Amino acid sequence: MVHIEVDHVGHRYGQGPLSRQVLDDINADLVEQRIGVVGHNGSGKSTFVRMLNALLIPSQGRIRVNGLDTAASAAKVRKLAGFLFTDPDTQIIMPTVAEDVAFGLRKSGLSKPEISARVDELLAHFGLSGHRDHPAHLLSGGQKQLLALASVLITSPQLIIMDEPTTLLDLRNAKMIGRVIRELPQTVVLATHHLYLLEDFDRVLVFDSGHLVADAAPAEALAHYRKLMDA
Ligand SMILES: Nc1ncnc2c1ncn2[C@@H]1O[C@H](COP(=O)(O)OP(=O)(O)OP(=O)(O)O)[C@@H](O)[C@H]1O
Repeated sequence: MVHIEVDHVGHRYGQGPLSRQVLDDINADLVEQRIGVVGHNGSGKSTFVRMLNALLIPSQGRIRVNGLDTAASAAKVRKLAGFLFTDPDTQIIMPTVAEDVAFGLRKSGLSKPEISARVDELLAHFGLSGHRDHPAHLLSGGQKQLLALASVLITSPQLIIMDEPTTLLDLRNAKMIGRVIRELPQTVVLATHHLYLLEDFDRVLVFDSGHLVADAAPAEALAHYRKLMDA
């Protein structure tokens, strides 16, 4: 189980007169397996989730993941927390599908056959075995997102943070990624505008203009969010 402590966290982008406070006094103690993050465009979701694996260090307050302060122990936090971006093209870095999945294990000390076996296992799990030696850029949008997820999972992170991973996908692929997310044994933090993905989550955080305005089970939190959007 992963424990995320969010303690009086705020964030300001930039300095001087053009700087902007985009998150303000966020507090949460997160131990659930599936945590959703919703909010209007620009409400601070991406800023918040990027802080959970130390991609971004809060300018106020602190975040601890399993007791590790993201500011003081960024490298250790990134080892235990994988991050899936909205656009898989920004995440796919190697020419072929298998090479891309293997990339995360290049410094693992595992032998080539061991890495290859692990890659094959993940590709089979995500239905990508037939594309093993194909150029990664030729995959469909949904397949690319699955590849990006496989490339994150290869290092067995305990926590997977996803920033709108279904936004660029059609409904079929978005639902498929939703199914895959549901089956992940890891702790998942998912920021999304696709609210149906969160219906069976354990907890949902609602952001509004940089404030955490609701923090509850999905039915209550999503009802709060829908009301905000109607106002
Ligand atoms: N690097 C940056 N420099 C300056 N301002 C930024 C930067 N990144 C984000 N912002 C601003 O911070 C605010 C929050 O942005 P953020 O991306 O966290 O929101 P979001 O809820 O994820 O939005 P969306 O749903 O549109 O992805 C926005 O006003 C945005 O313009």
